[in-house]
Parts: sequence; C-alpha cells; structure tokens
Amino acid sequence: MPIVPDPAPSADASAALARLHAGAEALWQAIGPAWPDLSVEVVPAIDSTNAELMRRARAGRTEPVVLAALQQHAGRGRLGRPWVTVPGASLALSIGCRLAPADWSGLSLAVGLAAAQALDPAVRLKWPNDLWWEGRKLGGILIETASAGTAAERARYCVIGLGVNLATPALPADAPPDAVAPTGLDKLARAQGRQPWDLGDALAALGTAVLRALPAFERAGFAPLVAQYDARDALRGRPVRLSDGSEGVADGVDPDGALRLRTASGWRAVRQGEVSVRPC
Ligand SMILES: O=C(O)CCCC[C@@H]1SC[C@@H]2NC(=O)N[C@@H]21
Repeated sequence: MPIVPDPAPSADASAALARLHAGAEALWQAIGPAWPDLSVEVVPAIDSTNAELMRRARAGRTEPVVLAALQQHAGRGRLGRPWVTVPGASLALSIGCRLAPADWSGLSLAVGLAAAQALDPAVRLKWPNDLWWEGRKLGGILIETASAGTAAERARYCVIGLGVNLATPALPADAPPDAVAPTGLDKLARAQGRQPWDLGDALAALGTAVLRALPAFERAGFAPLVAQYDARDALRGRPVRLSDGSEGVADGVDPDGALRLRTASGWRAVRQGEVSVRPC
C-alpha cells in the first residue's frame, strides 16, 4: 500500500493519530456485531484512501473495510477534482464493501443523509453529495465501484469516501473570484453551543452511521429516505445553475435520487454524473 512514512511526526500529528486510533476502536465496538468480518484501519499518510481500496478491489480483495488517514497526498474529489486533507483538521475515510442493491441510484444521497444525521441537526445536503452548513461546504462524498465476482453476480465492491472539515479551511489562493469559502465543524459546534468534534469521534460517528445505513439501502433503495432528505435539502426552492449551463429552481429529489428542476420549459430530472449544481 503506498503509505507515505512520516519521518518525524510532530506531537500534534501523533496526538491526532492517537485520536483516529481511538475512533477506529469505538467504531469497531459499535458496528462489529453487525459486520463481523469488518476491519478498521488507520494510516498516518497515504495517496488517497479511496484509491487504496479501489486498488485492493481490483486485486480481488473485496472484504469490508474502513480505512482512515491522517493525511492524503493525492486526495480525490468528485468530477476529477483534487481533495485536500489537512492533517488533524480534516477527516478522510473510505468504507469499502460488497453491495448488491436492485437499484444503485440514490446511494450517495443515502450516504450523505446518514452522515448529516450523525453530525448535527443543522447539517444540510447539497445535491448530489455535499454536506453543507449555512450555505458553505462542510464535507463531500465520493463513491466509486469496482467489479466484485463474476459478471452474473449483481454485487459490486463499493468504495464510499468521506472528507469532512473539522476545522474551517482557508480558501485556496487560486480559487476563482466567485468561490464560496468552505466551513468546518468547529464553527458549527461554536454556533450551536456544542462540544467541538475531534477526529476520533467524527470517525466513529460517521463510520457507524454509514455502515448502518448500507443494508437498508441495499434492501429498499433511496425511496424510503426521500422525506428525511427533504428535511435537510439545502437547494429546495432555490434557483440553481448546472455546469451544462441550464438553469431552474430546485424542487426536491425523486425516489431514485434525481434532482427535480423546474425550468422555463418544464420539469427536468437531473441525474448524477458529469454535472455540478450551484445556487445562483
Ligand atoms: O466533494 C467531493 O468532491 C468529494 C470529496 C471526497 C473526499 C474523500 S476524503 C476520503 C476519500 N479519499 C479520497 O481520495 N477522497 C475521499
């Protein structure tokens, strides 16, 4: 595994790593009985936790695993964008497991919902897979899949990557002028008068919530979750612009997870893929 050794970890990095290990233990205690063959791994640094689990899957290793890293050197975001993980200030974890739902659509919304519910009642969801608070990005989800077994089998190995800002990151120097600065769980906790999150607690809470949500998604898909999604939908009723140039007003999500868009020429169901959505 391309784990990058840290030649001289600082005291802060060692403390953060210890918190991740404590979170991994708490996660395993909470979820182990439901996932007896699950392993939970923590590494100090890696290229990307998603890339690592995809490599393993392609090599035939399709057992369930949670992999958390203090630092990623080549973190991957959606639509081929890079994802920055600041050691100790952001959580990077990937969950890999075999899944065989009748319909995959809506998986990233189901995962986002589980993550939002694990974090705070104030966390909102920006279709298709961002965690938001007060109109700013708190975290994101990247789902990738690889074949798991024979072509006749419906199961695929699914890698669910979650990146969440514990501390509010600065906007990168090369960000476009209209970029909206991201936010972090530190600001949210202060504003809500709650205890600040630490890395280990976030790992345990998010990993547990997502792993608990997966069997239900596999059985019933996204449809039973639409009402809960609606309650956290950050875009509903807002004018939005898609990366393909079209505009409309977001009007909730369909039972298959498509974004419903009211446009000048009628309704459109926007499916996930190579499209991004911004409020305008
Ligand atoms: O909003 C996005 O674009 C999705 C970001 C997903 C980032 C996480 S961090 C853990 C996992 N490993 C990666 O390389 N990416 C995901």
